[in-house]
Amino acid sequence: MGNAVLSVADVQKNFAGLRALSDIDLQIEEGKTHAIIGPNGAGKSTLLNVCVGRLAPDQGAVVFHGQVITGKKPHEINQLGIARVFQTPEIFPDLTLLQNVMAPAYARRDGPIRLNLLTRLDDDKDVRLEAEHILEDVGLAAKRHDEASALSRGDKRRLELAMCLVQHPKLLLLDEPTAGMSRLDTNRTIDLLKRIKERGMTKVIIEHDMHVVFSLADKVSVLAQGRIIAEGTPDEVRADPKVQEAYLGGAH
Ligand SMILES: Nc1ncnc2c1ncn2[C@@H]1O[C@H](COP(=O)(O)OP(=O)(O)OP(=O)(O)O)[C@@H](O)[C@H]1O
Repeated sequence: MGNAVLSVADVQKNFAGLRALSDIDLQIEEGKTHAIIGPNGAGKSTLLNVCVGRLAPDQGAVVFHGQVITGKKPHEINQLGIARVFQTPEIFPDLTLLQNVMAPAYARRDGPIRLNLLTRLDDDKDVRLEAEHILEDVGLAAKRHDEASALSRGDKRRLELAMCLVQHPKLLLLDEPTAGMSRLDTNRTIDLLKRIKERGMTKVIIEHDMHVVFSLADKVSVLAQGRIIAEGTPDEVRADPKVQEAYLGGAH
């Protein structure tokens, strides 16, 4: 099995008669970047939602570092060390970028965030320095005193990534991290994700952009109609006729 950080075992999920996930078995190995690809409606987001506790599977289990997390609440799973970057960024629009990144750092240290305390804690030096460092990392240092609502879509996604990184997650789940970004921003994000990988962080990426998948992934699982139809290195998956038929051929 290798060193699985996260295992998905025999997961099934139905939505009112529609089988969104069937017989899903997945091993996410320590330190690796694992991409999940597949055509629209294949079940990728559903799978991610099952992993983070937003959806309960009808069958099967998700195990994180040897602990069954199926049935736990999203914030409990987050506290165990799984952070997720959403397709639509979940940020605090009225706060500055710095405050946005400091909030989850406080949450990690002190428990649930109390927003009304945030401005008073603004000058906690260690947290502030770390937040500044991470904003630098994602290329947003110059905008740290701007309100988050003023950011472009690409910058909002980078801010949300910073908010995840400050939690030092054991596993980072990224739902289409480059969706809606220009080619330049996409390449910057690829570089950033490569740097994170060098630090040993385990990542799962859902991605439509094959350039991103082939630049980053160690392993690729291909979902089609709720089932994993192929798995392997990017080259293996690319050469698989089943994949070409179900995904590459159909979608592009
Ligand atoms: N809450 C829901 N209620 C009913 N059906 C749902 C729900 N969420 C997803 N589905 C259906 O489940 C299937 C899988 O959807 P899902 O969003 O997981 O696919 P996806 O691979 O992430 O697609 P995309 O690439 O378009 O984001 C689709 O047929 C979708 O319509």
